[in-house]
Amino acid sequence: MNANPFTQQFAGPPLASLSPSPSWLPAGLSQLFGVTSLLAMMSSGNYFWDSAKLFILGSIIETGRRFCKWFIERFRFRYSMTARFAEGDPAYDWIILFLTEENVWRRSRDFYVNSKTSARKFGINISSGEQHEEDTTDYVPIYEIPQLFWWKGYWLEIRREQGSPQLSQHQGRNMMYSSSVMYLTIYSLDMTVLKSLVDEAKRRYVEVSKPNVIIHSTDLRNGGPFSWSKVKSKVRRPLSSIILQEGVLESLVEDAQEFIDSEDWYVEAGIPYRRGYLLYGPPGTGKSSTIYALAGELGLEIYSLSLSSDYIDDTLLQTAASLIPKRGILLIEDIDCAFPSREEEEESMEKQLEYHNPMFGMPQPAKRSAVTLSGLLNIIDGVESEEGKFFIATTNYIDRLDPALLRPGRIDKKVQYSLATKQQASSLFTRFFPESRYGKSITETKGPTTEQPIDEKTPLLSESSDPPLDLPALAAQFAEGIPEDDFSVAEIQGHLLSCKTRPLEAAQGVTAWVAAEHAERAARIQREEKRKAKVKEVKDKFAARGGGVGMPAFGGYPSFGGMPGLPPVLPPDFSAPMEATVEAAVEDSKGAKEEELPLVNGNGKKAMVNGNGRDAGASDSE
Ligand SMILES: Nc1ncnc2c1ncn2[C@@H]1O[C@H](COP(=O)(O)OP(=O)(O)OP(=O)(O)O)[C@@H](O)[C@H]1O
Repeated sequence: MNANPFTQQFAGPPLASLSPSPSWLPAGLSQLFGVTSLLAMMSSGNYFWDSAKLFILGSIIETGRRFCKWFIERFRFRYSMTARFAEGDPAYDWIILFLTEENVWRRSRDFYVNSKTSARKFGINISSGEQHEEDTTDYVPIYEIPQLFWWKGYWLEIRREQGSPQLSQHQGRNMMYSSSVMYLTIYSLDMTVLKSLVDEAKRRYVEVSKPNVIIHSTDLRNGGPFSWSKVKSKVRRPLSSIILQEGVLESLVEDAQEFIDSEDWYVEAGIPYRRGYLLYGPPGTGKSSTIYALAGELGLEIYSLSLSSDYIDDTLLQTAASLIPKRGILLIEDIDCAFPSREEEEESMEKQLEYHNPMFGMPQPAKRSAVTLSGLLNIIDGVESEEGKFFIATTNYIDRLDPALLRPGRIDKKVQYSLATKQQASSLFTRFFPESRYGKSITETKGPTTEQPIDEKTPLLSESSDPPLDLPALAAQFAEGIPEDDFSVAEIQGHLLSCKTRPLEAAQGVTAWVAAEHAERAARIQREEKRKAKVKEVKDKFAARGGGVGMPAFGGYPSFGGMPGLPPVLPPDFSAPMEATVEAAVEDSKGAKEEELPLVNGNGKKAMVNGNGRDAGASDSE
């Protein structure tokens, strides 16, 4: 049968003859003996058998490895549970803080080193393993290496996975994103271990965060699904530092506290459990400061969105709202920037119709943001807003807001902020120069004496006076110099900051400061009027040259260059809004550059100026 010499050469002896297993051995062991004899046969130096030996050894090792893996997985599956914490979820921050405090990463050899910023990070101190407030650097362990640790009688394992970069499409743009996930494996089947660990992590987080207000925001410039990925902490501001007219702040805090305490009442009455506030008034009057102080007082976290960001649309807004936990504040600052009011929309449509060229399709309503009014109303009304959440919006221009947004149920409380009264000016002065520091201590700070060494913490006043300063009188003098309802608190604060250790100078210099501010405003108004006059002049010239914009000719087309009725030969930028075209022409015609507008108010923010030279609302601005 074995006629082939090659097979004869490599066939070797018959297997049966190589199996010396005694008949009294059990079948399994006989087989083992078979394997042994096979190995013995392989050691004969034959090339084929050497290869077979390696193959079999490899197979045995691989089988063993797979078996171990299977066994570990089975063990994990049967005797452990794994919780997943996704970046962007508040629980992710809790668990990171917990791990840092537990010193789980002490064996870590890889760190991100960040200079300390207000961005929320839980770094460790390399030298002692503890967190030091005064450190200027954060050492944040790179969590990718799995770590096993012991906690309250249980073995736990933690590992983080950085998701691979993925491509996502948002508003027609391709974006890359990646986010990380933390896996916590607990070697126990007792679910309460997981719960008590998460509760403990949250409790520690709240404790650590107490002196701060936590502000969540988002940065979707890199794409990916929405998450509140940016977390900052701001030092908590005491309510007493907010200077408003009497009772305003107290009533807001009382209302918010009552809301928090009356969940059952809302449920029983079948009223959606949410509360909406609108804070409105001129810039720099304390709207944002109030919100931060309120959040700090009630221990609430802020989730802040800017609707003017081009990446926020209705869908993202909905997701953002749904990711805010109970008792969170959804804060939308300058809500008027999101979209024009219905009147503005109509006005813009009318304007476009007036200047309309059919070549460019139907006119579209003015649009400032990808968020629509109905989208926003849905968020305020929707299911997402019924979990004890606050919705707080601020605006400088309440008149620009759609009445639908302001109706009770959506906005439950409107708080008006005004320019400073004399009373507020006086209180601000007293806050800057408290009696405790600047009153009686003035004589003490003239210089060290042998009997009374200077406490290092006592501020050294640059003004010395004999007799000591009468601070209440200075506060009254200061308030007297500030015209009622003319400056924002931020503007007054700007003046006080310029002489923050010199109360006398602050009070005596107030009249000069007010005069300088008024002169500055008058100059600004003049510049603005000049600019408007130039715009008008160019507009008129443009119309006189036969631009004919706004004068539809025969056939419905505006006339250009005396060719009525024919589809016009358009100037290259006709499709641009008329105002922009004219503004560009003015810029060209200006030659010498004028100062930039829009205007900037005392606190460095953009402001509009009305006839009195004050920051003003929509009706005052153009
Ligand atoms: N009523 C106030 N009490 C105490 N500080 C104030 C008050 N108003 C303004 N400030 C101070 O002025 C600065 C700006 O205030 P804030 O940002 O709260 O004003 P705002 O009304 O929110 O302004 P905007 O409308 O421009 O956002 C802050 O430094 C704040 O401390």
